[in-house]
This record gives sequence, structure tokens and C-alpha cells, in this order.
Amino acid sequence: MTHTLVLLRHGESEWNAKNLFTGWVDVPLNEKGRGEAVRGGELIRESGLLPDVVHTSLLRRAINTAAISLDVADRHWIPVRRSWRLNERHYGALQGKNKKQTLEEYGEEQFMLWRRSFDVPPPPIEPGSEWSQDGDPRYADLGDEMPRTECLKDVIERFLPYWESAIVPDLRAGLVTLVAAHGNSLRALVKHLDGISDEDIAGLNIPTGMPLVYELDDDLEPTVPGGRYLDPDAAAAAAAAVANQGR
Ligand SMILES: O=C(O)[C@@H](CO)OP(=O)(O)O
Repeated sequence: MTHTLVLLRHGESEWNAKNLFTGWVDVPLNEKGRGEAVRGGELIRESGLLPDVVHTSLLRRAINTAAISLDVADRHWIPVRRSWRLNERHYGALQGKNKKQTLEEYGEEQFMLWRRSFDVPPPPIEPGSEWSQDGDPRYADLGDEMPRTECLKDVIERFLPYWESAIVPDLRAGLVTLVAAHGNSLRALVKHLDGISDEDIAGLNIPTGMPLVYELDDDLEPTVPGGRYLDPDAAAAAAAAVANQGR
């Protein structure tokens, strides 16, 4: 028996379009992003892989992408679970900063260390500063777990408990499981599923609004490494555009 997992990065947000580091800032989808979510829903519907349950982050770009896509696929009624553990990577003091300006100010090496290294987090965000999430009621229960910055390694550490306790049980119950999340929380998941090395994960970029399907065996190993995008050509072009952000 295989288990079906469908991953969906949110559609383009207002800050993706402005080329700003976003992280935990709760930015809305823009017009293009809503269109990508519609297209994602059409691809899901056409594939016949209709989700039985959906997991999202606590951020509206993922929540609304899931809602739009599922509405198009006529699956708007399925159970939903949300967790901060699926949030985008916290981008620390870079949140709200322009990627191109950051690249020009700090140079290629530092920029790429912050964006794609496995274990180098950006500087922590200043408590109470403009783009900090202090006092946000949705994170009131986090206490000491509330991040001030994160590298991909940190994202994997906070994501895995949710994977094990919430997503794996749905997969094992035979439910087609949709995870609507973010570029870096999905990179954490794909790294885990495909066993990608700490070095090689730097080269992996997830495009917005493109459903990526994994069929998993009983050990929850992908039957096809890397999974399968429902629209592979569009996904490859969009992933290259993510890789080139800042330039
Ligand atoms: O800004 C962010 O939060 C992420 C995703 O948009 O950006 P990056 O791809 O640079 O990690």
C-alpha cells in the first residue's frame, strides 16, 4: 500500500512580488498568488488525487492558498489542522528587508549563507521591532520555543514533531494528505523525505502554487525520489525563478 502526500507552497504573496524577506510576517497573497492557488486546485482536481485532510501553517498565505485550491477541487469541506510548526522559517532581523539590497550590502557569500545554508541563521530579530511577532496571540503558547531567527536545521527540528504526531497518522490511516505551507518549511520536509544531504539541500527551491505529489511506501520512503510535480515544466521554470531572487 502506498500513502499519498501532496505538498503545496502558497501562491505568490505581496512580499514575494516586492522581493522582501518574509518569514513569519503574515503577508497576504496577491492577485497572481490567488491565480496560482486556483491553478493548483485545478491540477489537483484533474489528477484525481483528492485530499481527505489538509494541514497548514498559521500564516494567511498558506491558509488561503489551501482554501482556494480546495474550493476549486470541490474539497473545501475536508478537515483542517494548523500548526506554527509548518510556518515559514523565521527570517530574524532580515524580515521586511529587500533581498536585492541585502545582496548588494552584504555580498553574495553572506547573502547565500543566510538564505540557503543549513545551519547559519540570520541575526535574531529585535524584540518589539516592526516585523517581530511578539505579543501575537496565535503564538501565545510557545513560550521559550518562540523563535527570534531560524536556519533550516532549526526548521527541521521544530517541524519533525508535527510530522510524526499529526501528519504521519493521517498518512497511515490511508488519507490523501495535503500540506499547504512555505518555501523553507517544505524544503525541510522534502529534505527529510528524500534524505537530501545538508549540502545538497541548498540547491533545492520549491515553486509557489505547484502541487508536488509523493507516493510513500510503508516505511514512508518516496517510491519516486523527489516526488512528482503535477505540472513539471511550469514547476521547473518557477523553481529557477526562486533560486534567482535577489538578482
Ligand atoms: O522570504 C521568505 O520568507 C522566503 C520565502 O519567500 O524567502 P527565501 O526563498 O529567500 O528563503
